[in-house]
Amino acid sequence: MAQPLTSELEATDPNPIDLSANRRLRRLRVGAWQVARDLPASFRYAAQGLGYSLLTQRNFRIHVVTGVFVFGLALWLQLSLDRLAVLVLTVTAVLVLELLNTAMEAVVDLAVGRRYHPLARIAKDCAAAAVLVAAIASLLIAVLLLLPPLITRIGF
Ligand SMILES: Nc1ncnc2c1ncn2[C@@H]1O[C@H](COP(=O)(O)OP(=O)(O)OP(=O)(O)O)[C@@H](O)[C@H]1O
Repeated sequence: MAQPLTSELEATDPNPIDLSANRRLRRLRVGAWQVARDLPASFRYAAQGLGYSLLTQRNFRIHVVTGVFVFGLALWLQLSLDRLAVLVLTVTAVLVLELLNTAMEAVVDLAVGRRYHPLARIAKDCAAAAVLVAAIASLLIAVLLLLPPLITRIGF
């Protein structure tokens, strides 16, 4: 049996998928100043983002140092692999949110510049709050997982 044409499919489907949307979106990306041409270029840009955050964001550096310390302590306490995995996940979540917070700040500054705007304040405050919530949860999880074996190890 012959395959129905796209227009016939769209005519019968009450919620048709816009098959040309992907093509249109790709054309929009041509408007970017530069688009990563290959996988190594994508990694290079990601590394630039990491480097920028490490150099300019004090909070990001604090989270990295804290994460390394927590992971080192967990290894010293010989935590089980699943507990280590939970710690990696929570520390990484904070770092990822800090990176997104930095990206959000840059986009807001790009949009409004040095002008005050209540929506800019809401966007930045909420992005910062997301990092704070994740950091508190991460700290709580680290205490729950590390404190009992630490007490045992130092013999209290
Ligand atoms: N354009 C703006 N309009 C209104 N309020 C703003 C604007 N820019 C910054 N703010 C306010 O100032 C706060 C600090 O903004 P800033 O861009 O310095 O973030 P930051 O201190 O680098 O944040 P973080 O410590 O999370 O990286 C924001 O959370 C927001 O309340």
